[in-house]
Amino acid sequence: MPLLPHSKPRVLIPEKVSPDGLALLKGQFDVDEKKGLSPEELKSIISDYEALIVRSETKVTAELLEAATKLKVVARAGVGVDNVDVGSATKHGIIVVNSPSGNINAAAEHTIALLMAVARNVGDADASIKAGKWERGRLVGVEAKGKTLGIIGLGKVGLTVARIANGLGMRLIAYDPYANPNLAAAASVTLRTSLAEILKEADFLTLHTPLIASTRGMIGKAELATMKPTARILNVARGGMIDEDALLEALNAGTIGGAGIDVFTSEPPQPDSSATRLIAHPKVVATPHLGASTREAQENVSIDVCEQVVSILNGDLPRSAVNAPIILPEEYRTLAPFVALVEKMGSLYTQHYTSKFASPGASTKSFRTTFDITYEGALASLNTTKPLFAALVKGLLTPITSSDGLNINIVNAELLAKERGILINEQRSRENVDEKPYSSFVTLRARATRSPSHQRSDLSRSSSPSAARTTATSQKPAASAAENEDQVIQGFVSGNKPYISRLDRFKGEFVPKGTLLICRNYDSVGKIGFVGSLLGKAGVNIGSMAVAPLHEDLEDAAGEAENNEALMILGVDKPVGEDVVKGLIAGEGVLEVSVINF
Ligand SMILES: NC(=O)C1=CN([C@@H]2O[C@H](COP(=O)(O)OP(=O)(O)OC[C@H]3O[C@@H](n4cnc5c(N)ncnc54)[C@H](O)[C@@H]3O)[C@@H](O)[C@H]2O)C=CC1
Ligand SMILES: O=C(O)C(=O)COP(=O)(O)O
Repeated sequence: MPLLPHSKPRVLIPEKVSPDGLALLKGQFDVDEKKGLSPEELKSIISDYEALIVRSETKVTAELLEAATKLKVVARAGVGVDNVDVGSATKHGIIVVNSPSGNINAAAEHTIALLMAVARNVGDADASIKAGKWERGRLVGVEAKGKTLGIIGLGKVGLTVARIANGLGMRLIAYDPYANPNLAAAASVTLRTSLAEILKEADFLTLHTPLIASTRGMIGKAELATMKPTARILNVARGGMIDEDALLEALNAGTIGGAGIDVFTSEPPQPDSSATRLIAHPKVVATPHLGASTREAQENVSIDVCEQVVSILNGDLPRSAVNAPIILPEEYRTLAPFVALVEKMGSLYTQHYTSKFASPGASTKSFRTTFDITYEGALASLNTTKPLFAALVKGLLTPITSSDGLNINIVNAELLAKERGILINEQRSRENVDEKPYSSFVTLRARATRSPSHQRSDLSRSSSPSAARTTATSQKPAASAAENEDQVIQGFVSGNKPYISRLDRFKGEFVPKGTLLICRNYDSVGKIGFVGSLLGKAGVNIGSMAVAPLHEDLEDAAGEAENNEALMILGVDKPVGEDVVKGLIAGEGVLEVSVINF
């Protein structure tokens, strides 16, 4: 049967992910659950997909991402992203999201389960009784109460383990150079400044750091040698942090008392490896990476990442991007409409200043590369403006680059701006905007420069030719006063809708939506009729119209002729051809026209 073409974005799920979240995807997207794919099979189909949802088994390598030409998001239905090449994803503009807290409780409870199992020889006793033995004398354990639990990594799982262990009456010490001391104190944990102190004091040692360069192999032969011979070690974090050979040796030599292990250097462990010998060891309680495997945790992580996949594929911001700062939910609500505004301001800037047609002799302005963006009012107190920065880069570059080749987002915006020689200074101003019908507004200012040839060389670095760029480069540089003026666009959001309130020297409100025809003309009788009749003849309907006179602050500075200028902003129902635009500027009084598509 021939395959039907896919009109909906496609999501690939090569692992077992709970159906609770997948239900959010089905309907909106084509969801393919394909378990058991080999790395080669995965690579051969990945270019068909916009989203990939994985757990810990799928290795999302640089090679796979290279082949993933349409991929927008890798969603990790869990915490650890050590199976994802995040650096490579960033380079490709692919957002990596995870579920930072959906399975924390499950992992912490599993740690405690292993702690108790190791303390009371549950694994060994279970095997013994199943073999028909009754070994009460050999299987005497120890209590957790009163023992010292050494925690390496006092993050979300580490703190949850600490709170439960506190209830068991354990003494809690931790090593985590980046831990929050207030959270540690509130969980009755004493922070130590070195790993060595923890190793020396711990009756039970538990690891809860990510697997990164500084934690790989952090517990090796030398470290084990400093621990009490009765100490028991727990690892529900990642294989690779404990040297499996060294641990096996220490258990055999009786210099370590026991171990509870959920994670291994290679999963599943290679036959005949140290990991398989550890698993078989009577002093070890082992589980096959079950830390997150509870119904509740799987439901949580599935819903968490699927919601983020929906957001990203619909062009919204994710909640927990790994390769970008996390945005707090309340900030997210504030930011979302401004993200739309700022992107439109960037896009308006580029289109207005590069696709302009001017009457002979009229001064024109070209694209610049140094911008100041000022967030005023409530926006000034945001923790992060990164999404706004990314939206600006996206708005500025999308009209002058091939849209399918460039995926600009919060992950790669800074890098892409730098590559194109664009410098953006973000500023905040707490100026009182109480008297205005909105609480925040944004000003984009392209700094004046006397070096137009330099700007054009930056523009020509964009990756594909486009109509806008051709127009800009074909215009003669106008060494006029215009080059010495800042180019300004201002906007605000009202009722979640973006508005532009100033464009260049002109002040007037309009909605940046659809196709706009922006005419700079002498503010004299008959202009509207002239433009309207020309458009009518070309079969173009005008849906909206706004007039923006010269900004009052600039009236004094303007010459008499300029004082008489205004902008006419027309919302039209179809693209306006170059012949129509040329007809407009050939007529009297229309000095400049730009066609903007949002
Ligand atoms: N076995 C399983 O199924 C599960 C395993 N995990 C793993 O548990 C680990 C911890 O997860 P979370 O608590 O959510 O992470 P987290 O990011 O909240 O906490 C990690 C902590 O480690 C600390 N840290 C980083 N480098 C360190 C170093 N060199 N020395 C000491 N501390 C260091 C950090 O400051 C941070 O406080 C991760 O590896 C994660 O993948 C998480 C969930 C389930
Ligand atoms: O969330 C984590 O870091 C985990 O280790 C859980 O892994 P899993 O999703 O069960 O393959």
